[in-house]
Amino acid sequence: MLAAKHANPRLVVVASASSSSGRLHVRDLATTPGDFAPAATGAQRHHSTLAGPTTARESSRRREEGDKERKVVQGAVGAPTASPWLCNSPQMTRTVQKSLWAAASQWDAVLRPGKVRNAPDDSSQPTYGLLGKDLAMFSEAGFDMDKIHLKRNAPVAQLYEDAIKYEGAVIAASGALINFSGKKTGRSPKDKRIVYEETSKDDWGAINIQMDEHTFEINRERAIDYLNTRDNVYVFDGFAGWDPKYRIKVRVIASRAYHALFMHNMLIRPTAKELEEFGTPDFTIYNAGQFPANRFTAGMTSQTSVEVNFKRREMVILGTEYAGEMKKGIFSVMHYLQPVKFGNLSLHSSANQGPDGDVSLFFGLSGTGKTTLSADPRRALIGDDEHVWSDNGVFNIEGGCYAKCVGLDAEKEPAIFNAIRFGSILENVTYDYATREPNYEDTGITENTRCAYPIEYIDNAKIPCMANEQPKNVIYLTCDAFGVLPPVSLLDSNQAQYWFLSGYTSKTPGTEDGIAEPTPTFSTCFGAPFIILHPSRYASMLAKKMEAAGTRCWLINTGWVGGAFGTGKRCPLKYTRAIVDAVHSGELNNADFKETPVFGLKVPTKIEGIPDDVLNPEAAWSDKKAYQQTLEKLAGMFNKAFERYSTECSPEVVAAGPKI
Ligand SMILES: Nc1ncnc2c1ncn2[C@@H]1O[C@H](COP(=O)(O)OP(=O)(O)OP(=O)(O)O)[C@@H](O)[C@H]1O
Ligand SMILES: O=C([O-])CC(=O)C(=O)O
Ligand SMILES: [Ca+2]
Ligand SMILES: [Mn+2]
Repeated sequence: MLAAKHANPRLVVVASASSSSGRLHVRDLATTPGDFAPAATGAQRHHSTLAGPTTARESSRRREEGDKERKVVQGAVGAPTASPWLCNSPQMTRTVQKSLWAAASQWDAVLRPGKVRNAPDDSSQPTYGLLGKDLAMFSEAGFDMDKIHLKRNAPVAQLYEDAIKYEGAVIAASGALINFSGKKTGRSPKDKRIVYEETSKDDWGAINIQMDEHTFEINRERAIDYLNTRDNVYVFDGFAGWDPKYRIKVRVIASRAYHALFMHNMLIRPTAKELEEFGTPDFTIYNAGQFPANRFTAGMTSQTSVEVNFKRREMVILGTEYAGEMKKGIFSVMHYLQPVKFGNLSLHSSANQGPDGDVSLFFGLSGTGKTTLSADPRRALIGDDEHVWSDNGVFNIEGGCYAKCVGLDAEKEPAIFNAIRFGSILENVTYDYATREPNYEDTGITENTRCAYPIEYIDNAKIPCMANEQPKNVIYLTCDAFGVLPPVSLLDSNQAQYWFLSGYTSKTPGTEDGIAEPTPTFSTCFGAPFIILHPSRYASMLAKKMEAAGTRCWLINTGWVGGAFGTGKRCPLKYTRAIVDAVHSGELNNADFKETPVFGLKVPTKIEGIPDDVLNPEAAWSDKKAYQQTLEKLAGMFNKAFERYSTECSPEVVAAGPKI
């Protein structure tokens, strides 16, 4: 048996080495747990403004919490089901984390006396990984280099350690890190703004929410002031875009280790040499998401603000810790830079490549199946969410994937399931306290549970993530909650433009704030929240590229069949996969097609393995009248949504819409 004494002798941890269970018992010798209390987990943190100087009231609150939590821990070890709710909650995460952290640091002290400093507010950690000239850049930006500890491109293990110590993260059985984003568990498109200034105004896309330069400066300063209150500030320098000709250098500066690890996974990781030669970034994200925006600042409508400034080449995040804002922020930057600076087309799509080199793009709004359907054992994965179509072919913008985890099943989605291991971050996923197995069925925190992992965790990823081939097939994924669109149809060139500009789908719950059930939406270019230019600029580029390459365009409905949401069911994944297989095998090239009424879609009359009543939605509806009414209702919605584009495109494209 080993007994260790903390430098601050209020806690003694007795680790019973002989016990096969390896249990740790925490024996309390005094009352104050404040010394080792990590920052609150997201769920708790949003109640307090910032984890700054500890007030007397705060200490007493922590003391009370600590007392409560210690009791839970003592009762819970070995008997973890005392409260099933607590076992799966972020609160429990924090409780368990606290006790384990305390225990683990005691172990360190025993094994390496005098070498390890235990307290989470340890101020001895060095600023490292930065060269002299980089340090000057930080001082110039307003960082207090005498106070904060910048950790640049810290190793994954250290980001784990810090997330565990300071943020209440835990390690899942598979080795992935489980962390929580607090109050916001999806993106906040209504709080995302683009600064209107001389560089952006010429290309202004009519779809962006504006912010003025002065307000940006105020928020930027607020973010940096907040970061200056932190002991640790994490920096990650990496690339966006796999094609060296078109990539940009991105710097992320964040207060949470979890955010640095997320971007470590989602950007393209530089080699040691590339890092040394990194120099001035092309774009910088200041992520102070733990701290709110001031609602009295001009134009702020909430405490959340995500803002992009093309002139300064900067993005500032306040009041949301949802990590997806950073990845989609860089995507917005690429939606501006790629067309304007390089003449390339940026795409909200996944991409994969068959054994014969043929490339497929899968466009689709959030939740329509880009990640799921691009993970295909027979095809190499180029990327799951953000791509660029250039003259050379297709390249991925990202170095990782951000997969939805709701209902994740090892058998149905093995590639994604197996990518969830050491280095991956599970976001807002609850877990079994006793086994540390993630619970993918639990949507208690959000439906939008996610995992971010480096792309090389997918066995058949194509690295570098690019293909020097023009796409042979483009697949539009739509999730039709009305259940009237066929599961697959072939689009001609005019229809391809019409459906791209319309961007019809249903928003699935969770990915955006405030969406509770599938909600029909027209999200132009299958990604309205991310585009910067006028939608018709992307649409006409796409049409030209598809025509030049002879690309075929398919519409696949991954949404409801046999009735609308509520009566029908989501098209079984195995059927959608069989349809995608039929596109790739060439089976559909030789199929017979029948044109549907109203939408004029060409639907294959037969596909191997797909029941006829799935292929033909009308056959699946028992109430034919209701089917017809629903079809016409949707057609009416299309016509209304397309009005704004009718002057922007040719009469042929307008005529490719539904006829009622
Ligand atoms: N027929 C189907 N086809 C595709 N996905 C389906 C189908 N039925 C159910 N699903 C589920 O729908 C979800 C699709 O999510 P996915 O992560 O693939 O979306 P995405 O397009 O990548 O979205 P995002 O841009 O938000 O990452 C998954 O949870 C998947 O299991
Ligand atoms: O951005 C996110 O949060 C997830 C995603 O890929 C999308 O919504 O398209
Ligand atoms: Ca995805
Ligand atoms: Mn996406």
